[in-house]
Amino acid sequence: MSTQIYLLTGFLGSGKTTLLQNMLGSLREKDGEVVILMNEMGEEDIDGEQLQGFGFPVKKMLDGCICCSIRGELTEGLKEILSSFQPDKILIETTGVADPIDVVDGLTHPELYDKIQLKGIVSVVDASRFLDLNSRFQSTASLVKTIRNQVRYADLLLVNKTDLTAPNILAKVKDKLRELNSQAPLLETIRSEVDLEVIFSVKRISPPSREEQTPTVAVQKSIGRLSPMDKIKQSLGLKTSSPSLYNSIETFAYHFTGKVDGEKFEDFLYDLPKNVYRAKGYVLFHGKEELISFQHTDNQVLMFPFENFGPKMVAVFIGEGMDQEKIIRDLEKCYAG
Ligand SMILES: Nc1nc2c(ncn2[C@@H]2O[C@H](COP(=O)(O)OP(=O)(O)OP(=O)(O)O)[C@@H](O)[C@H]2O)c(=O)[nH]1
Repeated sequence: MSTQIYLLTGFLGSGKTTLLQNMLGSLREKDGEVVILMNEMGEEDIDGEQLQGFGFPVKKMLDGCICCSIRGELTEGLKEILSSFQPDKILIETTGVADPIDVVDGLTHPELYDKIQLKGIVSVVDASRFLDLNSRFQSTASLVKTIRNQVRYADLLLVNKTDLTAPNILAKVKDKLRELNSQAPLLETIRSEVDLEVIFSVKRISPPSREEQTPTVAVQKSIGRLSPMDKIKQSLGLKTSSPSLYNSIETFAYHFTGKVDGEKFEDFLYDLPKNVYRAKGYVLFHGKEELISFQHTDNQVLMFPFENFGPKMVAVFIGEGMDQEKIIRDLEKCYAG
C-alpha cells in the first residue's frame, strides 16, 4: 500500500505548526506510523522544536524552500523517510512562502510515483491578515500568486485566527476564498483546532474543476541553493525550477549573546517594520530562568515559556528588503536592563 501524503500549506504565521501540534496530539495507534517532514526557510530550526515530545519522527529540511531551491531534496527526503520508517502517513509542512503547486510537482518524481499518494492539500489561512496581505502584495506578483495558489489548490481550507477577526472582515475573507476556490470545504478555526478525522478524510478536488493554473515563472537569479537536478539543468542551459518568489524573500538569524529585557524586546517585536513578515525564536529575559518562545506576525506578538531547554537562543527573521543592520541594532538595545 502506498504512503499517504498530507500537505499542510498556508502563509507565514497562519497556524500550520499549530495545526501539526494539534494533529500529533490527537493521533492514535489506528492512525498507523506517521512521520513529519518540515521545511523552514532559514538555517535555524524553530518549528521543529515545537514538535518535540510528541514521539513522532520529524525530518527537517532547512535553509531553502521545497517548492523551489531545494525541491530535489524533497524527493531524497521522502525516499529516506520511506526506506527508514515505511510510514502509513507523511505530514508535510511547507514554508509559508511555498507554492503548493510546485511542491505537488516535486511529489510526482518517477521514483516516488507508485510509493506515495497525495491525499490532500490542507491550507491554513490567517483570516485576520488575509485581505491585508492580498492587497499589500498586489505589486509583488509572485507573492500574491503564492498566497492565492495556497487557497486555489487547497482541498480543505481552514480559516484560522477567527478570534482575531471582526465578523464583517471574516465574511469578506470567506467571499474572497470562495472566489478563489469554490469547492474546498471551508472550516472556521481558532488555533487550528479541527478534528483529526476531518483532515485525514480530505479528498483531492479533481484538477479539471480548478481554475486555470498559472505556470511557474523560471528566473535567472537564485539566492537559494540549487537542487542537484537544477544544477544539472543549469549546466545544460535548461530552465531551473526556482520560481521568482524565493529570490525576493530573505531570511536571517541572530544569535543572542545574553539575556534581554522582556519589555524592551516585546516593544522591539511590535515595532518591527512591515517588510518583516515573520519573526520567531527563543530568548531568555533578565531575572528569569525559563526559556521564552516568541512568535511575531505583523499584527500579533506572542511569547510563552518553553519547557524544552534544547533550543538555542536565536531569532529568525523572514521578509523582503529587510534592513538587517538596523534590525540587529534595535534588537541589541534590548540587552540593557
Ligand atoms: N490568536 C490566535 N493565535 C494563533 C492562532 N493560530 C495560531 N496562532 C499563533 O500564531 C503564531 C504562529 O502560528 P504557527 O502555527 O507557528 O504558524 P505557521 O504557519 O506554522 O508559521 P510559519 O511556519 O512561520 O509559516 C503562534 O504563536 C500561534 O500560537 C489562532 O487561531 N488565534
